[in-house]
Formats: sequence, C-alpha cells, structure tokens
Amino acid sequence: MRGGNWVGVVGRRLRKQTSYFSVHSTSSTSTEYPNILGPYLPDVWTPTNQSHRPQSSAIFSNGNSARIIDGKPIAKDIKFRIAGEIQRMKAAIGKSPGLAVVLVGQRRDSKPYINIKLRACDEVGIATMVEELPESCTESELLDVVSRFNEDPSVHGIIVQLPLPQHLDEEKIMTVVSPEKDVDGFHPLNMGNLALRGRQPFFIPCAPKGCIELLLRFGVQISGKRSVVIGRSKIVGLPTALLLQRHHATVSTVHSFTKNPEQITSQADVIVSDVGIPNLVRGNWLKPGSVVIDMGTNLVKDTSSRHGFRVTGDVCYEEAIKVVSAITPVPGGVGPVTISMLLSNTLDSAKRAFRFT
Ligand SMILES: NC(=O)C1=CN([C@@H]2O[C@H](COP(=O)(O)OP(=O)(O)OC[C@H]3O[C@@H](n4cnc5c(N)ncnc54)[C@H](OP(=O)(O)O)[C@@H]3O)[C@@H](O)[C@H]2O)C=CC1
Ligand SMILES: Nc1nc(=O)c2c([nH]1)NC[C@@H]1CN(c3ccc(C(=O)N[C@@H](CCC(=O)O)C(=O)O)cc3)C=[N+]21
Repeated sequence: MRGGNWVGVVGRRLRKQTSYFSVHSTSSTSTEYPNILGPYLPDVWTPTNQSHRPQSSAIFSNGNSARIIDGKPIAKDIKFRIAGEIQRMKAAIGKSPGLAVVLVGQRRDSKPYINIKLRACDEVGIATMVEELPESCTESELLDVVSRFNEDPSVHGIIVQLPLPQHLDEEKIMTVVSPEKDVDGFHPLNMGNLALRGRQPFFIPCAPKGCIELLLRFGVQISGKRSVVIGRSKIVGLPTALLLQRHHATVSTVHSFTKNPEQITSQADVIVSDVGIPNLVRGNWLKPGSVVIDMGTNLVKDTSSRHGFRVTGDVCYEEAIKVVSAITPVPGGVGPVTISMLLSNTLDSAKRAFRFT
C-alpha cells in the first residue's frame, strides 16, 4: 500500500506513519519503523513513541497560517540525549568520544561555523582537537594531518572544513579520511552506500540528516510525495535527494542549469533549498500547503543589526509563510539540528570503536 497515511513495503507489516523521535543507540536495528535511512532499513537511530508536534504557528491577517518548524528545541533535545549517552559511556568504560577538526586558511565564515561545532561538543562531553593550517599549505601537509587523525584512537570523527583553498584537491582529501571516522559522510564509500538501496553507510551527512529528522518529527509524509531539492552539493543537496529517495519520495533536483525552476518547485509537496542565494525561492515558486526546509545560510548586510549583517535563508520567508503549511526559519531551523547530528555521528563512531552498546 503506497501513499495515504501509511508507510510500508510489500510483505511487511504496515504501520500508520506517525511523527516520531529518534533516540541514539548503535545497538538498534529496528526494522519495524521508518527511520532516518528510510523505512525498514536498519540504522543507528531508533524511533520512540514520543511525538514532537510543536504548536508554534504563525497566523496572518489574510487568514493564512504556517507551522514554523523550530529546530532549536529539537537540537536541544538531541544534545541532551547525547550528553546522557556520553555520561553512560564514561561511567561504564571510562572513555569519551573525540572529534578532530581541520581548518585550512582564514575564510571569514569558517571560524564561526567551527566555533559553533566546538561549543556544542563541549556541551555534551565530546573532546575536540583543532588543527589549523595556513592557506598556503601543500596537499601532502594536509594529507599528513588527516592520516595522523585516522590513526589516533582517541579521534572518532574527522571533519575537514569546506570549502578548501583552490589548490587543494577536495575530492582526494575526502577519500583519505577514514570512512569509519568520516562523520561528515562525504567519503565516496559512505556517499555510495547512501545512494544504494539496502546498504548502510557508516555516516549520513549532518545537514541532510537534520532535514529528514525535522520532517519526521513534524509528521510530514514523505513516502509517495513529490519533493524538489534545489542544489546538488555533496554537503547538502545530493545526500538530501538520496535520503528523500530512500524515504520513497519522488525526487527532482534543481540546479544552476535548470530552466524554469519555479515550474518544478510549484508542483512539489516538500521543497528543500540549499543554494546560498537569499530570496531565490519566491512565494509563487511554492505549492499551497507544501512544506519548506530552507538550508540556505546566507550573510546579508543589515545596518540595523549590531554586527552590520544578519543570517537569512534561500527562501523569501515573508512570501512563503502565506503559502506553505510549514517552513523552517533561518536562523533557528535546520542549522542547529545539523550541529546535533554531527555530535550524534561522533557518538555513534565512538560507540562502534569501543563496541559500546
Ligand atoms: N543549514 C545547514 O545545516 C547548512 C547550510 N548550508 C548552506 O547551504 C547553502 C549552500 O551550500 P553548499 O551546498 O555548500 O553550496 P554549493 O555552492 O556547493 O552548492 C550550491 C548548489 O546550488 C546550485 N545553484 C547555484 N545557483 C543556482 C540557481 N540560481 N538556481 C538553482 N540552483 C543553483 C548549484 O548548482 P550547480 O551544481 O549546477 O553548480 C549547486 O548545486 C549555503 O548557504 C550554505 O551556507 C550548508 C551546509 C549546512
Ligand atoms: N566539512 C564541512 N562540513 C559541514 O557540515 C560544513 C562545512 N564543511 N562547511 C560549511 C557548511 C555550512 N554548515 C553549517 C552548519 C551549521 C549552520 C548553523 O548552525 N546555522 C545556524 C545559524 C548560524 C549563524 O548564526 O551564523 C542556523 O541556521 O540557525 C550553518 C551552516 C556546515 N558546513
């Protein structure tokens, strides 16, 4: 039975799709519930019966209303659970997870993102190591740093902050990160296994995982629905499209060569945008009642703000809320959940390394 309110595959017990929670546990191999990798495929995340349906919604003078998908309480909840698991790990085996971050060069926006990640690690008890390399570093210097972290047993997750300077071969460097420490999920082995139905990557990229988590927690039906992902990057767009497919959505991808993107997006029930262009997606690009996940995180000048700029998404929020049934704000939507997923991947990795269940 497909579509409607039910999820299921032929020959398996059908369950009513409900909004649900994911709990962290490597030992779980639930095949009965849908999970972050798609229905009935084993994953480290197990759903519980708890549902999270925040009441927050915006009611407008024209009578339209949209649910605001607030990522902050969800991120907080996930972090709380992760902190509990790390305490349990420490008490049981005297070990805790470790995350290594590699930063090359001085990009203005990289430091703040890294600081957000480091702070979150600190909050839950993940040890962090940061290796900063100059803009001019050679590929072999960078590969040496990555290899050292690959071999370090106190490191369970490695992230090489992107983008890298032009002279470094990003794809080569991604391939050198051990797939078992690749908490970003960018290694071709992990990305390939995400793309292949029935296979299980060690890690799912954090932002796409956050996107699906929000959809699931808010009880948004994915199976059988039309979805459009705007953008096809390795960090967000491509793995999000792959994950949506694993959840049995009919997925279209829009990118910089797409003609008349609004004709495609306006037919979609779920729209995910990760482009990096403020206000690219206008109200008339969206189908009434659709659900929008705005992954864009763009700095725009704003003289009225303290720092002279503010963060905004790809979607024209003011127009969209008059059309859609639910939308993530920027900031405070997917971003905080992305960070929680990095912590979650790092914890999963440490559990796997220590065979701790
Ligand atoms: N919220 C979160 O957790 C995260 C947010 N981000 C944010 O997401 C945004 C995108 O980041 P990232 O994916 O790394 O960026 P990339 O530049 O790697 O990818 C952008 C994508 O958008 C496509 N694109 C560019 N212009 C257009 C257009 N006019 N119409 C349709 N598609 C277009 C590109 O197409 P083509 O492939 O043809 O070039 C490309 O696939 C940024 O704002 C970033 O900050 C990133 C990571 C996590
Ligand atoms: N190896 C690698 N892995 C990444 O995952 C990666 C990367 N490189 N390079 C840069 C992009 C960008 N990215 C974001 C993560 C969190 C927020 C986030 O927390 N956003 C907050 C706002 C942040 C702010 O106020 O600046 C929010 O939306 O509420 C945004 C963007 C991960 N990236």
